[in-house]
Amino acid sequence: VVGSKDSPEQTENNEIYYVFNQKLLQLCDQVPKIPKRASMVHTLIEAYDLLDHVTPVSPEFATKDELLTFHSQEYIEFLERVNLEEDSEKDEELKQQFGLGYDCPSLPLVYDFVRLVAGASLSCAKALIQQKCRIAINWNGGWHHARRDEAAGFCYVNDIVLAILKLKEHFNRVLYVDLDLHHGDAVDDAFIFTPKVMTVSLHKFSPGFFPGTGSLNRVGGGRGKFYTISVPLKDGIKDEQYSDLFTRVIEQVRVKFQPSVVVVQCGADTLSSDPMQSFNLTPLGVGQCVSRVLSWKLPTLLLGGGGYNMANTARCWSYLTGLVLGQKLPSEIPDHEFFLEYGPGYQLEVCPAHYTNYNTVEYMETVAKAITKNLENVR
Ligand SMILES: CN(c1ccc(C(=O)NO)cc1)S(=O)(=O)c1ccc(-c2ccccn2)s1
Ligand SMILES: [Zn+2]
Repeated sequence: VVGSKDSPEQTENNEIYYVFNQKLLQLCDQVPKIPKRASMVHTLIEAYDLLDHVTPVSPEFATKDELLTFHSQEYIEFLERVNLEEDSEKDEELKQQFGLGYDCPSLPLVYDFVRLVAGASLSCAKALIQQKCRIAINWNGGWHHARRDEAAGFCYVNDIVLAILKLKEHFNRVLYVDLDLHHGDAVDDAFIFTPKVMTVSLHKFSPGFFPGTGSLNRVGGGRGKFYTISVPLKDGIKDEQYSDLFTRVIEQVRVKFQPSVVVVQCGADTLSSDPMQSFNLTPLGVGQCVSRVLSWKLPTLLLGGGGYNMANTARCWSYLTGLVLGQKLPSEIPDHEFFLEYGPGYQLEVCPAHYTNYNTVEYMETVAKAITKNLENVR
Protein backbone atom coordinates (compact mmCIF):
# COMPACT_ATOMS: atom_id res chain seq x y z
CA VAL A 1 0.00 0.00 0.00
CA VAL A 2 1.59 3.26 -1.01
CA GLY A 3 0.89 6.33 1.12
CA SER A 4 0.85 9.78 -0.39
CA LYS A 5 1.92 13.20 0.82
CA ASP A 6 -1.59 13.99 1.98
CA SER A 7 -3.15 10.86 3.29
CA PRO A 8 -0.60 8.13 3.92
CA GLU A 9 -2.34 4.80 3.91
CA GLN A 10 -1.39 2.58 6.82
CA THR A 11 1.90 0.98 5.91
CA GLU A 12 1.52 -2.78 5.79
CA ASN A 13 4.95 -2.99 7.31
CA ASN A 14 4.83 -3.64 11.06
CA GLU A 15 8.56 -3.54 11.58
CA ILE A 16 9.88 -1.60 14.56
CA TYR A 17 13.13 0.19 13.70
CA TYR A 18 15.46 0.41 16.72
CA VAL A 19 18.49 2.51 15.89
CA PHE A 20 21.78 2.10 17.77
CA ASN A 21 25.38 1.00 17.45
CA GLN A 22 28.28 0.63 19.86
CA LYS A 23 29.85 3.92 18.73
CA LEU A 24 26.63 5.82 19.47
CA LEU A 25 26.30 4.20 22.91
CA GLN A 26 29.94 4.92 23.72
CA LEU A 27 29.65 8.60 22.69
CA CYS A 28 26.35 9.08 24.56
CA ASP A 29 27.72 7.37 27.67
CA GLN A 30 30.17 10.25 27.94
CA VAL A 31 27.59 13.04 28.21
CA PRO A 32 28.37 14.37 31.72
CA LYS A 33 24.81 14.75 32.98
CA ILE A 34 23.78 11.23 31.98
CA PRO A 35 26.86 9.02 32.51
CA LYS A 36 26.46 5.48 31.08
CA ARG A 37 22.72 6.05 30.61
CA ALA A 38 22.78 5.08 26.95
CA SER A 39 24.35 1.71 27.76
CA MET A 40 22.02 1.13 30.71
CA VAL A 41 18.96 1.70 28.53
CA HIS A 42 20.22 -0.47 25.69
CA THR A 43 21.46 -3.37 27.85
CA LEU A 44 18.19 -3.52 29.80
CA ILE A 45 16.21 -3.65 26.55
CA GLU A 46 18.59 -6.39 25.39
CA ALA A 47 18.30 -8.25 28.73
CA TYR A 48 14.51 -8.33 28.27
CA ASP A 49 15.12 -10.03 24.88
CA LEU A 50 13.36 -7.20 23.08
CA LEU A 51 16.06 -6.90 20.42
CA ASP A 52 14.81 -10.19 18.93
CA HIS A 53 11.53 -8.48 18.04
CA VAL A 54 12.78 -5.20 16.55
CA THR A 55 14.82 -4.43 13.48
CA PRO A 56 18.09 -3.14 14.95
CA VAL A 57 19.61 -0.58 12.61
CA SER A 58 23.07 0.96 12.76
CA PRO A 59 22.77 4.73 12.14
CA GLU A 60 24.73 6.69 9.57
CA PHE A 61 26.61 9.81 10.59
CA ALA A 62 24.60 12.87 9.58
CA THR A 63 26.37 14.78 6.83
CA LYS A 64 27.49 18.34 7.46
CA ASP A 65 24.84 19.53 4.98
CA GLU A 66 22.15 17.68 6.92
CA LEU A 67 23.26 19.43 10.13
CA LEU A 68 23.16 22.76 8.27
CA THR A 69 19.46 22.33 7.47
CA PHE A 70 18.93 23.74 10.98
CA HIS A 71 22.23 24.63 12.66
CA SER A 72 24.42 27.55 11.61
CA GLN A 73 27.69 27.14 9.70
CA GLU A 74 29.57 28.93 12.49
CA TYR A 75 28.27 26.58 15.16
CA ILE A 76 28.86 23.37 13.19
CA GLU A 77 32.33 24.41 12.02
CA PHE A 78 33.23 25.34 15.58
CA LEU A 79 32.22 21.87 16.81
CA GLU A 80 34.23 20.38 13.94
CA ARG A 81 37.29 22.36 15.01
CA VAL A 82 37.13 21.62 18.76
CA ASN A 83 36.26 17.98 18.13
CA LEU A 84 39.79 16.74 18.42
CA GLU A 85 41.20 19.40 20.70
CA GLU A 86 41.99 18.57 24.29
CA ASP A 87 39.88 20.64 26.67
CA SER A 88 42.34 23.46 26.16
CA GLU A 89 42.04 27.05 27.37
CA LYS A 90 41.97 27.94 23.66
CA ASP A 91 38.64 29.13 22.24
CA GLU A 92 37.37 29.57 25.80
CA GLU A 93 35.27 32.64 24.95
CA LEU A 94 34.17 31.03 21.66
CA LYS A 95 33.00 28.00 23.63
CA GLN A 96 30.90 30.32 25.78
CA GLN A 97 29.45 31.96 22.68
CA PHE A 98 28.32 28.58 21.36
CA GLY A 99 26.84 27.48 24.66
CA LEU A 100 29.66 25.10 25.56
CA GLY A 101 30.01 26.09 29.16
CA TYR A 102 28.61 24.82 32.42
CA ASP A 103 25.34 23.30 31.13
CA CYS A 104 26.91 21.80 28.02
CA PRO A 105 30.54 21.07 28.86
CA SER A 106 32.68 20.46 25.78
CA LEU A 107 32.66 16.73 25.12
CA PRO A 108 35.56 14.75 23.72
CA LEU A 109 34.69 14.05 20.05
CA VAL A 110 31.71 16.42 20.32
CA TYR A 111 31.44 16.65 16.51
CA ASP A 112 31.28 12.86 16.11
CA PHE A 113 28.71 12.79 18.91
CA VAL A 114 26.56 15.45 17.24
CA ARG A 115 26.73 13.81 13.79
CA LEU A 116 25.85 10.36 15.09
CA VAL A 117 23.00 11.47 17.38
CA ALA A 118 21.52 13.53 14.54
CA GLY A 119 22.23 10.70 12.10
CA ALA A 120 20.34 8.25 14.29
CA SER A 121 17.16 10.35 14.33
CA LEU A 122 17.54 11.10 10.61
CA SER A 123 17.92 7.35 9.90
CA CYS A 124 14.60 6.84 11.69
CA ALA A 125 12.93 9.64 9.71
CA LYS A 126 14.20 8.18 6.42
CA ALA A 127 12.96 4.70 7.37
CA LEU A 128 9.48 6.09 8.07
CA ILE A 129 9.52 8.02 4.78
CA GLN A 130 10.59 4.93 2.84
CA GLN A 131 7.93 2.93 4.72
CA LYS A 132 10.55 0.46 5.91
CA CYS A 133 8.74 0.60 9.26
CA ARG A 134 5.76 2.22 10.92
CA ILE A 135 7.48 2.89 14.25
CA ALA A 136 11.11 3.99 14.66
CA ILE A 137 12.91 4.38 18.00
CA ASN A 138 16.00 6.40 18.94
CA TRP A 139 16.40 6.47 22.74
CA ASN A 140 19.62 8.46 22.22
CA GLY A 141 17.76 11.34 20.58
CA GLY A 142 15.26 13.93 21.80
CA TRP A 143 17.60 16.87 22.48
CA HIS A 144 14.94 19.57 22.37
CA HIS A 145 16.88 22.60 23.73
CA ALA A 146 19.72 22.77 21.17
CA ARG A 147 19.47 26.03 19.25
CA ARG A 148 20.44 26.94 15.67
CA ASP A 149 23.76 28.36 16.76
CA GLU A 150 24.35 27.16 20.28
CA ALA A 151 24.19 24.23 22.64
CA ALA A 152 21.71 24.66 25.47
CA GLY A 153 20.18 22.69 28.31
CA PHE A 154 22.50 19.69 27.99
CA CYS A 155 21.62 19.56 24.24
CA TYR A 156 24.36 19.91 21.63
CA VAL A 157 22.38 19.19 18.45
CA ASN A 158 18.66 19.40 17.81
CA ASP A 159 18.09 15.98 16.27
CA ILE A 160 14.34 16.54 16.63
CA VAL A 161 14.23 19.62 14.39
CA LEU A 162 16.48 17.85 11.86
CA ALA A 163 14.20 14.79 11.81
CA ILE A 164 11.02 16.91 11.51
CA LEU A 165 12.54 18.94 8.64
CA LYS A 166 13.26 15.64 6.86
CA LEU A 167 9.77 14.22 7.58
CA LYS A 168 8.18 17.47 6.39
CA GLU A 169 9.56 16.81 2.88
CA HIS A 170 7.31 13.76 2.56
CA PHE A 171 4.49 14.17 5.08
CA ASN A 172 2.08 17.04 4.88
CA ARG A 173 1.36 17.52 8.59
CA VAL A 174 3.82 16.60 11.32
CA LEU A 175 2.69 16.40 14.95
CA TYR A 176 5.42 16.84 17.57
CA VAL A 177 4.61 15.72 21.13
CA ASP A 178 7.07 16.62 23.92
CA LEU A 179 6.55 14.65 27.15
CA ASP A 180 9.81 15.77 28.79
CA LEU A 181 9.61 17.62 32.12
CA HIS A 182 11.01 20.70 30.37
CA HIS A 183 9.38 22.81 27.66
CA GLY A 184 10.60 21.78 24.21
CA ASP A 185 11.51 25.39 23.51
CA ALA A 186 13.91 25.11 20.57
CA VAL A 187 11.58 22.75 18.65
CA ASP A 188 8.64 25.10 19.30
CA ASP A 189 10.70 28.06 18.10
CA ALA A 190 11.81 26.26 14.93
CA PHE A 191 8.21 25.71 13.77
CA ILE A 192 6.33 28.51 15.51
CA PHE A 193 5.31 30.22 12.24
CA THR A 194 4.24 27.18 10.24
CA PRO A 195 0.88 25.33 10.26
CA LYS A 196 2.60 22.26 8.78
CA VAL A 197 4.08 21.26 12.12
CA MET A 198 1.99 21.26 15.28
CA THR A 199 3.99 21.12 18.50
CA VAL A 200 2.38 20.00 21.77
CA SER A 201 4.56 20.25 24.88
CA LEU A 202 3.52 19.21 28.39
CA HIS A 203 6.01 20.54 30.91
CA LYS A 204 6.61 22.07 34.29
CA PHE A 205 6.03 25.82 34.13
CA SER A 206 7.11 27.63 37.26
CA PRO A 207 9.04 30.81 38.08
CA GLY A 208 12.77 30.24 37.63
CA PHE A 209 12.39 26.73 36.22
CA PHE A 210 14.41 26.01 33.04
CA PRO A 211 13.93 27.12 30.25
CA GLY A 212 11.24 29.55 31.51
CA THR A 213 9.11 29.46 28.33
CA GLY A 214 5.94 27.49 27.54
CA SER A 215 3.13 29.47 29.19
CA LEU A 216 -0.49 28.76 28.32
CA ASN A 217 -0.68 31.77 26.01
CA ARG A 218 2.25 30.62 23.89
CA VAL A 219 0.24 29.69 20.79
CA GLY A 220 2.59 30.42 17.88
CA GLY A 221 2.44 33.26 15.39
CA GLY A 222 1.75 34.27 11.81
CA ARG A 223 0.29 31.40 9.79
CA GLY A 224 1.42 29.09 12.55
CA LYS A 225 -0.75 30.79 15.15
CA PHE A 226 -2.57 28.18 17.26
CA TYR A 227 -0.29 25.41 15.90
CA THR A 228 1.85 25.63 19.01
CA ILE A 229 0.25 24.14 22.13
CA SER A 230 1.80 24.68 25.54
CA VAL A 231 0.51 22.65 28.49
CA PRO A 232 2.06 24.25 31.61
CA LEU A 233 1.89 22.10 34.73
CA LYS A 234 2.90 22.35 38.39
CA ASP A 235 4.94 20.05 40.62
CA GLY A 236 3.61 16.74 41.87
CA ILE A 237 1.39 15.64 39.00
CA LYS A 238 0.68 11.89 38.92
CA ASP A 239 -0.10 9.39 36.17
CA GLU A 240 -3.89 9.61 36.09
CA GLN A 241 -4.23 13.40 36.03
CA TYR A 242 -1.38 13.70 33.50
CA SER A 243 -2.66 11.10 31.05
CA ASP A 244 -6.27 12.31 31.39
CA LEU A 245 -5.25 15.84 30.41
CA PHE A 246 -2.97 14.52 27.67
CA THR A 247 -5.83 12.46 26.21
CA ARG A 248 -8.26 15.41 26.29
CA VAL A 249 -5.76 17.64 24.48
CA ILE A 250 -4.29 15.16 22.00
CA GLU A 251 -7.62 13.76 20.76
CA GLN A 252 -8.73 17.29 19.89
CA VAL A 253 -5.37 17.82 18.17
CA ARG A 254 -5.90 14.64 16.16
CA VAL A 255 -9.36 15.71 14.96
CA LYS A 256 -8.37 19.28 14.15
CA PHE A 257 -4.87 18.81 12.78
CA GLN A 258 -5.15 15.30 11.31
CA PRO A 259 -1.42 14.59 11.46
CA SER A 260 0.18 12.30 8.87
CA VAL A 261 3.22 11.47 11.03
CA VAL A 262 3.98 11.84 14.75
CA VAL A 263 7.24 12.46 16.64
CA VAL A 264 7.17 11.85 20.43
CA GLN A 265 9.95 13.01 22.77
CA CYS A 266 9.70 10.70 25.81
CA GLY A 267 11.97 12.50 28.29
CA ALA A 268 11.94 10.53 31.57
CA ASP A 269 12.76 13.37 33.96
CA THR A 270 9.00 13.44 34.73
CA LEU A 271 9.30 10.24 36.77
CA SER A 272 9.10 10.22 40.55
CA SER A 273 12.57 10.09 42.18
CA ASP A 274 14.23 11.87 39.26
CA PRO A 275 16.82 14.35 40.62
CA MET A 276 14.68 17.12 39.12
CA GLN A 277 12.15 16.22 41.88
CA SER A 278 9.24 17.83 40.03
CA PHE A 279 6.61 15.49 38.60
CA ASN A 280 5.50 12.22 40.16
CA LEU A 281 4.85 10.04 37.13
CA THR A 282 5.63 6.36 36.62
CA PRO A 283 6.38 4.64 33.29
CA LEU A 284 2.71 3.56 33.23
CA GLY A 285 1.59 7.19 32.94
CA VAL A 286 4.07 7.97 30.17
CA GLY A 287 3.02 4.68 28.53
CA GLN A 288 -0.66 5.66 28.53
CA CYS A 289 0.23 8.79 26.52
CA VAL A 290 2.46 6.91 24.07
CA SER A 291 -0.19 4.16 23.67
CA ARG A 292 -2.79 6.76 22.83
CA VAL A 293 -0.63 8.08 19.99
CA LEU A 294 0.31 4.58 18.78
CA SER A 295 -3.40 3.66 18.64
CA TRP A 296 -3.75 6.06 15.71
CA LYS A 297 -1.60 3.66 13.64
CA LEU A 298 0.30 6.55 12.03
CA PRO A 299 4.02 6.47 11.19
CA THR A 300 5.60 7.33 14.56
CA LEU A 301 9.10 8.29 15.71
CA LEU A 302 9.87 7.76 19.43
CA LEU A 303 12.81 9.66 20.94
CA GLY A 304 14.46 9.88 24.34
CA GLY A 305 15.39 13.12 26.11
CA GLY A 306 15.84 14.05 29.75
CA GLY A 307 16.00 11.52 32.58
CA TYR A 308 18.62 11.80 35.34
CA ASN A 309 17.74 8.81 37.45
CA MET A 310 19.51 6.44 35.09
CA ALA A 311 17.90 3.21 36.31
CA ASN A 312 14.39 4.68 36.16
CA THR A 313 15.04 6.09 32.69
CA ALA A 314 16.15 2.63 31.54
CA ARG A 315 13.04 1.15 33.20
CA CYS A 316 10.80 3.66 31.44
CA TRP A 317 12.21 3.27 27.93
CA SER A 318 12.38 -0.53 28.24
CA TYR A 319 8.75 -0.49 29.31
CA LEU A 320 7.87 1.73 26.32
CA THR A 321 9.79 -0.55 23.94
CA GLY A 322 7.80 -3.48 25.32
CA LEU A 323 4.61 -1.48 24.87
CA VAL A 324 5.41 -0.82 21.23
CA LEU A 325 5.96 -4.56 20.77
CA GLY A 326 2.75 -5.42 22.63
CA GLN A 327 4.88 -7.26 25.17
CA LYS A 328 4.27 -7.17 28.91
CA LEU A 329 7.67 -7.36 30.60
CA PRO A 330 8.25 -9.47 33.75
CA SER A 331 8.69 -7.36 36.88
CA GLU A 332 11.99 -8.92 37.83
CA ILE A 333 14.90 -7.05 36.31
CA PRO A 334 16.84 -9.69 34.31
CA ASP A 335 20.48 -10.27 35.19
CA HIS A 336 22.75 -8.08 33.09
CA GLU A 337 25.79 -5.80 33.31
CA PHE A 338 24.01 -3.05 35.29
CA PHE A 339 21.78 -5.30 37.43
CA LEU A 340 23.02 -3.85 40.73
CA GLU A 341 21.83 -0.35 39.69
CA TYR A 342 18.25 -1.61 40.13
CA GLY A 343 18.49 -2.39 43.83
CA PRO A 344 17.12 -2.75 46.37
CA GLY A 345 13.94 -4.08 44.75
CA TYR A 346 15.32 -5.10 41.35
CA GLN A 347 11.84 -4.51 39.88
CA LEU A 348 10.75 -2.91 36.63
CA GLU A 349 7.97 -0.88 38.28
CA VAL A 350 8.65 2.65 39.59
CA CYS A 351 6.67 3.62 42.70
CA PRO A 352 5.19 7.14 42.95
CA ALA A 353 6.74 9.28 45.69
CA HIS A 354 4.78 11.20 48.33
CA TYR A 355 5.07 14.62 46.74
CA THR A 356 2.42 17.31 47.20
CA ASN A 357 0.45 17.75 43.99
CA TYR A 358 0.02 21.45 43.15
CA ASN A 359 -2.18 20.77 40.10
CA THR A 360 -5.68 21.43 41.43
CA VAL A 361 -8.75 20.22 39.53
CA GLU A 362 -9.60 23.87 38.85
CA TYR A 363 -6.14 24.54 37.42
CA MET A 364 -6.33 21.54 35.12
CA GLU A 365 -9.80 22.63 33.96
CA THR A 366 -8.48 26.11 33.17
CA VAL A 367 -5.64 24.66 31.12
CA ALA A 368 -7.89 22.24 29.21
CA LYS A 369 -10.48 24.95 28.45
CA ALA A 370 -7.86 27.43 27.20
CA ILE A 371 -6.38 24.83 24.86
CA THR A 372 -9.83 23.80 23.58
CA LYS A 373 -10.55 27.45 22.85
CA ASN A 374 -7.28 27.90 20.98
CA LEU A 375 -7.89 24.75 18.93
CA GLU A 376 -11.18 26.21 17.65
CA ASN A 377 -8.95 28.30 15.39
CA VAL A 378 -7.36 25.22 13.76
CA ARG A 379 -8.85 23.81 10.53
C1 LIG B 1 20.68 23.53 32.56
N1 LIG B 1 19.51 23.03 33.21
C2 LIG B 1 18.75 22.01 32.60
C3 LIG B 1 18.47 22.08 31.26
C4 LIG B 1 17.74 21.08 30.62
C5 LIG B 1 17.28 20.00 31.33
C6 LIG B 1 16.46 18.93 30.64
O1 LIG B 1 16.37 17.82 31.08
N2 LIG B 1 15.77 19.27 29.53
O2 LIG B 1 14.94 18.34 28.96
C7 LIG B 1 17.55 19.92 32.69
C8 LIG B 1 18.27 20.93 33.34
S1 LIG B 1 19.24 23.60 34.68
O3 LIG B 1 19.80 24.88 34.83
O4 LIG B 1 17.81 23.51 34.95
C9 LIG B 1 20.00 22.53 35.69
C10 LIG B 1 21.32 22.24 35.76
C11 LIG B 1 21.61 21.25 36.70
C12 LIG B 1 20.46 20.79 37.35
C13 LIG B 1 20.35 19.78 38.33
C14 LIG B 1 21.41 18.96 38.61
C15 LIG B 1 21.25 17.99 39.55
C16 LIG B 1 20.05 17.86 40.20
C17 LIG B 1 19.01 18.72 39.85
N3 LIG B 1 19.15 19.65 38.92
S2 LIG B 1 19.12 21.59 36.75
ZN1 LIG C 1 14.06 17.58 30.66
